[in-house]
Amino acid sequence: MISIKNVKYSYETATVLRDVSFQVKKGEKVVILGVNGSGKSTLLKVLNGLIFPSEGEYLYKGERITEKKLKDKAFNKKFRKEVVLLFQSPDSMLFNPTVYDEIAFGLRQLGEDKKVIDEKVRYWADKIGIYRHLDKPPFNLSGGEKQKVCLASLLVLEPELMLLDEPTSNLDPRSTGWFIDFLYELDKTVITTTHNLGLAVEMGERGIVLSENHTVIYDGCLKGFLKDRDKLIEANLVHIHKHRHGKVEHSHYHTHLFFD
Ligand SMILES: Nc1ncnc2c1ncn2[C@@H]1O[C@H](COP(=O)(O)OP(=O)(O)OP(=O)(O)O)[C@@H](O)[C@H]1O
Repeated sequence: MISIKNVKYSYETATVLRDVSFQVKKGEKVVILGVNGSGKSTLLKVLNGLIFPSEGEYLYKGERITEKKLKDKAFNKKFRKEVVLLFQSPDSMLFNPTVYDEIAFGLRQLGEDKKVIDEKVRYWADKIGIYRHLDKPPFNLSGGEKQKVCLASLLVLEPELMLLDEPTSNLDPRSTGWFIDFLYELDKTVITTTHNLGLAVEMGERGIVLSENHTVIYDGCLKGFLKDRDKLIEANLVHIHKHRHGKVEHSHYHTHLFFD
């Protein structure tokens, strides 16, 4: 479904993706891991066709995604319906007067029939557990509720590829558990970013790990990565902790198994 070949991306001041290559098959659930600033969000923006590689290429279903290609109205409409991105911060996605309008927005843009829109909005609001908020302004909701509204506004499009940027960062433990179960049952291709090793294994079997140098240093079974001390150190996803046992002080590596 996706093929990324030798992709480089640079902002004005720095290169944040270097020689990134991988493929994703339809139906796979892939987790992109890396410390803050390693380039995870940038990679998702490339996959969503919001920014374009300065070198290398990105193919979606065999089509090269370029600025020019996305200017083709028919292709743009198909691509925007099939490939959706959940932003890290829900506030940057919410701008409609009510939750209902927020969820309906994408379908209205696509020119769907009013009755179909109403059925789909109510179905997804119910499934995601935000039905009671439909008439409220999104900015009055909590961070986790906002995140769920964003999720519903993407799911209503019935996309094929979901790109989720730190989807649990605003969720409490109960909602995080709900999200993990939801993701497990979701019959779609999903690429999720996180720097949380504990949650990563719950969100997919395959991990692609970005180093601080913005290159892919691991692509494979996530459980295998978590057992690979050298790779964990290279990715900076472990830290050295000092301990005192009586009068003896020693230090060793710990993984960052913090929960959001
Ligand atoms: N619009 C921008 N202009 C310039 N630099 C940017 C821009 N967006 C991101 N960067 C820089 O690119 C690097 C990678 O950012 P990115 O957001 O992709 O990392 P990340 O791995 O998602 O980080 P985090 O875990 O903190 O979300 C960072 O150093 C960041 O400061």
